Amino acid sequence: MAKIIPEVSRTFNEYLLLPNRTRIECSTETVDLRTPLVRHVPGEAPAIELLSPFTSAIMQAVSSPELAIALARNGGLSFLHHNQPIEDQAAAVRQVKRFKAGFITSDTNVRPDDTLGHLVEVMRRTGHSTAAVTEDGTATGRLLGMVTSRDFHPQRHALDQPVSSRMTPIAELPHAGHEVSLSEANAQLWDQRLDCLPVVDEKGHLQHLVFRSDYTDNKRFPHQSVDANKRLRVGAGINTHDYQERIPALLEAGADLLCFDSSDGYSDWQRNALTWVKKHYPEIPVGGGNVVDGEGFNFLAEAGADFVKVGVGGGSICITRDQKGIGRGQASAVMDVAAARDEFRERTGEYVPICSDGGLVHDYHVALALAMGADFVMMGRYFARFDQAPGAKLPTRDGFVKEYWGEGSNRARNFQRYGQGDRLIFEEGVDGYVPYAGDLNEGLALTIAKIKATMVSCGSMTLPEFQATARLTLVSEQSFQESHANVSLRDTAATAV
Ligand SMILES: NC(=O)C1=CN([C@@H]2O[C@H](COP(=O)(O)OP(=O)(O)OC[C@H]3O[C@@H](n4cnc5c(N)ncnc54)[C@H](O)[C@@H]3O)[C@@H](O)[C@H]2O)C=CC1
Ligand SMILES: O=c1[nH]c(=O)c2[nH+]cn([C@@H]3O[C@H](COP(=O)(O)O)[C@@H](O)[C@H]3O)c2[nH]1
Ligand SMILES: [K+]
Repeated sequence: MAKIIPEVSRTFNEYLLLPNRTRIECSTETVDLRTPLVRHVPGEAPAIELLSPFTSAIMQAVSSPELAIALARNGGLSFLHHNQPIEDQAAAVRQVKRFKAGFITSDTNVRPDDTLGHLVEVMRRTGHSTAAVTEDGTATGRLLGMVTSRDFHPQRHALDQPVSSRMTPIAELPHAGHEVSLSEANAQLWDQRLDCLPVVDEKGHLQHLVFRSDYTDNKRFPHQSVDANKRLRVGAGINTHDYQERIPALLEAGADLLCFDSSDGYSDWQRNALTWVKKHYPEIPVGGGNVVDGEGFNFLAEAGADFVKVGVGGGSICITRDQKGIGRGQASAVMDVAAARDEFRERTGEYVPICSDGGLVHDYHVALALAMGADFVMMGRYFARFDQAPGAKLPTRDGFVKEYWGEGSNRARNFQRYGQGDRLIFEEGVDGYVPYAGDLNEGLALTIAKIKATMVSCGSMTLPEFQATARLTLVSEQSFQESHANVSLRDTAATAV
């Protein structure tokens, strides 16, 4: 007969934190959210740590280069998704590694022989009014000039004229070489009263644009995740199918670390792949997962995983539990795996961080996951809501939504993984919408403020202290009701009258 685990499988909603004594010196200004990302010897500095314990899900609707840049600037890290051709994923890695604050990759580009009508269309699509004119019409082609919406008027100038007739040609255009620093670029912008300064390489190919307004931007981000060369850090998702071809290209592009992405990491496929990575690239950290218990954790930690991801079936787009009956309440899974991690540390002298992946619905769920032992969290739905996520933003009667779909859905087109032709026999994820939440920088700052406030109530200034001293209580159905507002809200009441 099958073995039945005596403990009930529990989720985050079933728990609350009890306040601990808060000392005067423990405040939201002094709370430190630093956390290890990879395997290390306790007491020694891990090769990579995060200043904010957030990673974005390895999903097409979530981890694009734009989102990775924004998240790394806020102290977290993205794992760029791998459900794209190897060269596209490598290009995405390069885009993040080449990011320089204030140096923008031009997204509004035309060729000199394109018509003004085409330019109007490109500007409408990108929403930008400054366009680079390059030989091949790409963001890195040889720069021939610049054209802005001030250079022509759709009613005054025939729209079938070529762009070259209205552009400022390169010979008359102030521009800078690629070695220019941000402060030098800004000095030039102000001295010459420019709005935009193009930066070109030694062959005259466009590299970046610098705009005046971006100068102060960098000062907003004191906790960026950067490597030894001050470039933003970025991770890359990999799978157990094409890793031998994919990994070399990702590392060549500059990926800082890798993570196997699977609904079920407790498999010989993943153990063999981890062994291969550790043999060929021993210096590159690589995570494994997903697992939901100590047995799965030990299997991956012993195979060489540098961190282990926890969570099966709890994600907001997940239907794995409905479809296959596989999974575990996320709170129970995290606590079980955290206990195994601590036992592994006692046994081997090595600390293998764990990540709580999926099912975090409220900001306080992040605090709960951390209190329960997660070193960091991974979120999909949360990040998919922001401007920087790749899903389209669509208007509805009740405000804007963003598209969000699971990697196990038909839309994700992961067919090669299952040998199922061009359609899945059954889906393990849904394709839907999430409420739009604006700019990541503002949204994440709010979440961080709440988590710090929770930690202050629990009297903890660091995450290890929080994990060691947090006290959790299970909530009954009745006390869960009590946790929410029990009056008619002013807004709703007013409209009801
Ligand atoms: N965390 C979660 O609860 C869930 C996550 N997902 C997401 O959906 C996506 C797909 O996940 P999976 O279906 O687990 O993909 P997967 O690629 O890990 O596994 C797909 C199938 O391929 C098999 N397989 C793996 N490596 C192989 C190889 N080298 N040769 C032949 N067969 C091999 C596996 O045993 C499995 O049957 C991922 O992005 C995952 O994160 C999907 C469902 C649940
Ligand atoms: O059952 C599933 N079907 C899917 O199609 C799917 N796609 C992603 N994932 C997993 O969900 C995590 C993100 O969860 P959240 O949106 O709740 O943050 C992710 O990080 C994944 O672990 C899936 N699970
Ligand atoms: K398995």
